[in-house]
Amino acid sequence: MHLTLKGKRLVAFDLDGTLIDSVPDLAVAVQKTLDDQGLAVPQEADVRDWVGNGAPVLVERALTWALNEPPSEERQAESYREFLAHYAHAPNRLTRLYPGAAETLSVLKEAGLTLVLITNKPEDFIAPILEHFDLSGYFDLTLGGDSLARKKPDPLPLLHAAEYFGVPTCECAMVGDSRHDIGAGKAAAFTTFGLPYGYNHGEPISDSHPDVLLDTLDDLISSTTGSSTTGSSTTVLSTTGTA
Ligand SMILES: O=C(O)COP(=O)(O)O
Ligand SMILES: [Mg+2]
Repeated sequence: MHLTLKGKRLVAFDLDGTLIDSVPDLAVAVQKTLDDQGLAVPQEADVRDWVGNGAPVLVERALTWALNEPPSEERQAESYREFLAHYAHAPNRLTRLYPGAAETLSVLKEAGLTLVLITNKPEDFIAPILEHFDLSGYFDLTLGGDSLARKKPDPLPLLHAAEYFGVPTCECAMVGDSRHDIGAGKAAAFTTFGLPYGYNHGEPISDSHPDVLLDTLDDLISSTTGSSTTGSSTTVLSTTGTA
């Protein structure tokens, strides 16, 4: 069975681990936060497995790892403030755009799709990062982990986006690297596209059973070049309905 973006009018993208490899800068901010307190400092690989539920949970996981027990409320709050300051200082120093990200967004935008960014990252970081990578113009709406009352894997941000643009959820897709994206997508009745290279707490994204398992972002647009399948994975796009 072969699913595509055909018939879709709105595509929601995750950010961290999907469009950008942001863990190197997140790890530095986490490391500085713990180091400032004289605590053990984790490796970047540890941080990679802690990303996904938003920045407060990332800091809590790091503190729990370093302290061997959950942090007090005060320590958590203070550490979170420190983390935000460190990350705000350098959110783009080591972060890289994944191959094909800008091209894919450009092709989908050109095809007339509504593009939405739905990340669990705090909202304040979205604009500086998108501007840095010259991606701001592609998105009709951006939502962070603290933009609404609940974040992914809750379907709320996805349903909000669908309703905001008046698009039925069966005409919406969610593209992401983690079980939170796929879970939110399924709960919102979006078609889900899973990417294998990001951050998913060390689990393969196939365990989350996305509707479509992609190899890379390029797979989303490969059918526009004429070939409709790429080995085991699936390809996408015809928003014109003529594919
Ligand atoms: O900030 C996180 O925990 C993850 O962010 P994401 O939703 O863009 O992957
Ligand atoms: Mg992600």
